[in-house]
Amino acid sequence: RAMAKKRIAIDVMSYHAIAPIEEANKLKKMPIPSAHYYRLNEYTFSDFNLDDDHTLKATIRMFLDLDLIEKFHISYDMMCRWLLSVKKNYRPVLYHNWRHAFNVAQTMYCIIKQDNMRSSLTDLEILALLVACLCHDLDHRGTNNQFQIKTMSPLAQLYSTSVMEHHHFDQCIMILSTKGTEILSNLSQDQYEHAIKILEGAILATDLALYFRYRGEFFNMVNSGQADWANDEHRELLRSMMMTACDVSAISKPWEVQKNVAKLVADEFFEQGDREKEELKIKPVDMMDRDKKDRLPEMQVGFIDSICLPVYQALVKVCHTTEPLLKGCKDNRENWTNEMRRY
Ligand SMILES: CCCOc1ccc(S(=O)(=O)N2CCN(C)CC2)cc1-c1nc(CC)cc(=O)[nH]1
Repeated sequence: RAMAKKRIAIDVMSYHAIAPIEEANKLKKMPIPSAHYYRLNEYTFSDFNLDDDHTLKATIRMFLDLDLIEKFHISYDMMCRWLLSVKKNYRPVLYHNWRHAFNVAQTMYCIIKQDNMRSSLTDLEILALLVACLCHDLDHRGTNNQFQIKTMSPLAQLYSTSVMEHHHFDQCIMILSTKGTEILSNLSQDQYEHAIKILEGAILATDLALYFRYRGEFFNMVNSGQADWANDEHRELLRSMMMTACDVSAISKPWEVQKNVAKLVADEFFEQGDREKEELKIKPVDMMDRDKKDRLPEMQVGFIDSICLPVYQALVKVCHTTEPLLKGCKDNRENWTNEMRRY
């Protein structure tokens, strides 16, 4: 009975969640430019000059160039409808929108393609990681986990920890379980179960609270040279750190790009701060308080030092070709430090 209720819930929700078949039919007829045309193999990639259709075609190009559509017998119709549905389930918030998910997926594609991670990651892991990047912030409302708890939102009543990340995973499964967008339907039962486990771990790993909890283990493993990629726990840790590295990769972009993205992040945070002042009558943390916007450069340096540099310094020891992410992050530490002197 519980399963039947869940099935009905998915059917009702998915009616609104999946993209119209006419839209999918348009996308599937479109020619797909090359990875070179989109500069998908560059860490300096930016989506700013792409319209929505191009972001969809560029994403299909990533799946094609990783041979995922072939290897997992994904029907092209389903691929197009699934992709349109994923994009449809991102809200038009200032930062945590479809473009963020698309950029995170492009960084993951770049790491896998550049480092030829195919040597250490299986095709199933590569498929799951790309799907995880595209789905990792599904239905984000532009507010963080603390805000869900403070407002006792329905999501906070559903999940006690990693509130948003559990919801993003649930949305990802809902789309994958809906008729017309079941891109994993041709996987074997074993492959499907394993892919879902990897997906859950990867999406939950984007909760920075979990990054802080597990990163020490990863750093020690990598620095002590005890990494054993035949060990499933070591592989799970590596995949989790790769998700964090991709999630924050805007911090490594060329300065003009990082400045523009930081403004989107700040404006989304400030909107939450405004709601905390008005609706909740509480004082927001500095990061979300627009009256403290002068502290932004200093906070970015703090973000780089406490979150970004550590993950890139460890990752580069495992995937040497991710060095441009470390370099771009260091360059932007300099740029934000210079910004601090302006105020
Ligand atoms: C740009 C507006 C200010 O943005 C920030 C301010 C402070 C910190 S923080 O590292 O001090 N820290 C993070 C963990 N919180 C629990 C406590 C506060 C991070 C950012 C930030 N976050 C993201 C990821 C969404 C992207 C980005 O570019 N900057």
